[in-house]
Order: sequence, then C-alpha cells, then structure tokens
Amino acid sequence: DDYYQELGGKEGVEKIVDNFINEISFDQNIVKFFEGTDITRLREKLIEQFCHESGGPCEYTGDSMKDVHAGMKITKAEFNRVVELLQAAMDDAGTPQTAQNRLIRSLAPMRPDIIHQ
Ligand code: HEM
Repeated sequence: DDYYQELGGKEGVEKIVDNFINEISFDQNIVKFFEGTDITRLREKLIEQFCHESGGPCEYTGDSMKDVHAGMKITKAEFNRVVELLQAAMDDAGTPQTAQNRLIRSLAPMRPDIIHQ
C-alpha cells in the first residue's frame, strides 16, 4: 500500500533525505564511505528512491543497489548503523512511526545486494 503522504509527500521525503545525509556526515565510521561521492546526486537519487518505494509519483533513475555498493565490503553492522541513521533522520523529520516502519520494511529486501559486495 502507498504511504507517500504519510512520509509527508515531496517536502517530507526531501526533509528525511536531508536529515539522513546530515546524520551520515556526523558518523565517523560511515562518512568515510562517502569521501568521493557527489552528494547532490546522492540526495536526488535517495529522494527518487524513497518517493518511488512509498508509492509516490517518482521513478528511481539511479543505478542498481548491487552496482552502487559493489566493492564497498559493507558489513552487517555498518548496514544496521545506516538504518539507525535513517530512523534518526525520520524522527527528526517528525515522520509517524507507522510510516517509518513501512519505509524500513521496503528497503530491507535490498540488504543482500548491499552487504558483503
Ligand atoms: C537500506 C540501505 C541503503 C539504501 C536503500 C541505499 C541507497 C543508495 C542509493 C539510492 C544511492 C545512490 C545511487 C546512485 O547514485 O545511482 C546510494 C549510494 C551510496 N551508498 Fe547506499 N544505500 C544503503 C546502504 C548503504 C550503506 C550501509 C553504505 C555504507 C556503509 C552505503 C554507501 C553508499 C555510498 C558510499 C554511496 C555513493 C556511491 C558513489 O559515490 O557513487 N549505502 N545508496
């Protein structure tokens, strides 16, 4: 079921992604992965992805999760930490708990394409 409006629509998703990037930037263990990253592109692709996953009017135009995270050797602990940072970002954005759970649940199937690659 669609929950884009529960995330706060376009403005809500933008706020979540901005908070998420901010959380990442303050985490010593996670930010190092993003040293060579074009943050403007990352922001745009995350907004598209969260919008699309929640049933909003967006297409995801980024690369596959497998291609993007290939060679990073992301551990389970690092993956779990990034999920925590996303939860903190949604708390800060005032996202209702039900919508938070739904976004996390829709990203969970991507885990095998992201860790140990
Ligand atoms: C639920 C988990 C995750 C999701 C949904 C996700 C999603 C994404 C998306 C949509 C992009 C942009 C793709 C593009 O530019 O085409 C991206 C890039 C990136 N992700 Fe993730 N990601 C996740 C977990 C992680 C974790 C755990 C790490 C590292 C600890 C990580 C590190 C990166 C890095 C470094 C980039 C930028 C790659 C580059 O510079 O080209 N991601 N991710």
